[in-house]
Amino acid sequence: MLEAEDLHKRYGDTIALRGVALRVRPGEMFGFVGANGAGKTTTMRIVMGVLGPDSGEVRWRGEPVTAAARRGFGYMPEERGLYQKMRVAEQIAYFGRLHGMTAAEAKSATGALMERLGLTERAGDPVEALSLGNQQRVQLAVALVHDPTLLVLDEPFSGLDPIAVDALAEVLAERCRAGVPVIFSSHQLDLVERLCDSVGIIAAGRMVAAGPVEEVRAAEGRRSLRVVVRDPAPGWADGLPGEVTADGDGRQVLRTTEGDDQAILAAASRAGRVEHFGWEQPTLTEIFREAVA
Ligand SMILES: Nc1ncnc2c1ncn2[C@@H]1O[C@H](COP(=O)(O)OP(=O)(O)OP(=O)(O)O)[C@@H](O)[C@H]1O
Repeated sequence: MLEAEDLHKRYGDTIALRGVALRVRPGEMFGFVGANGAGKTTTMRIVMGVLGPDSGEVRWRGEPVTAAARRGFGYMPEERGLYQKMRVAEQIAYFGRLHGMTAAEAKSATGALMERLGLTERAGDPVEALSLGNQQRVQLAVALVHDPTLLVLDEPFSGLDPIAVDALAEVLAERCRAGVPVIFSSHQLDLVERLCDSVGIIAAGRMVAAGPVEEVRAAEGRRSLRVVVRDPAPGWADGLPGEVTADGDGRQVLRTTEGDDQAILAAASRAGRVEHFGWEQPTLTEIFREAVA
């Protein structure tokens, strides 16, 4: 298990972290979300030992993190660090060697990862000849090559096409199933909601919500009723509570946190074909908007 307690960090006059705590269990995928400048990168750098906290502590398997433990971690930093002139396969294997793999182990792990991440055809190309998305795949391979005990990834999904997103999600899920804790930051909240077991929302250097995704959504205690009506008569929702939006495809969506749901259903049925009707937990996006507002 990875734990961080009460992390504080300032850069000159800027207070980046004001007591951040997080806990990621073996086999748990943790999505780290927050507005630009909220403190995600700073927290991940501290976990990786790239940066020291002013106060607070990071523990791995119950102990302060040692250099040897860190060598087992896999990290994808925000400032992507690849050797532009080095060939793809050589580069991935090189990082495997840095993490203590033998040449044969590094070569075999490199081949398998290139296959998984769709890089095999580019194995002999220098990194600089690759598109940004493909460079990103190489960066991921570099973080994964030594079969890390913990994965810390700073916005690993940004800039990837949907096929690469799926390939990466599958690789991360597989690592999780093998018992590895995985932390990644992302601004793609739908992706976090889909992939993660737990989530931490950070705002201005403080963790404002953290825990299993379903608990974070339920903790809001703020369900809303969502009603989708196809081709309703104009003005059908006059007098009903909530807001109505059109989806541009003939559907109108009413969302409300109050009112008599049966009366609303009756009005919607009179107006058109009701395609959806139900009380729902707020989405992560809604919680996030409120938390950082
Ligand atoms: N090296 C630095 N020197 C000075 N201030 C810094 C430095 N690194 C980060 N900061 C400041 O610390 C705060 C937290 O930044 P951090 O990069 O951790 O946020 P973030 O959540 O990762 O943001 P983003 O989503 O934009 O990557 C910001 O106010 C940022 O400007």
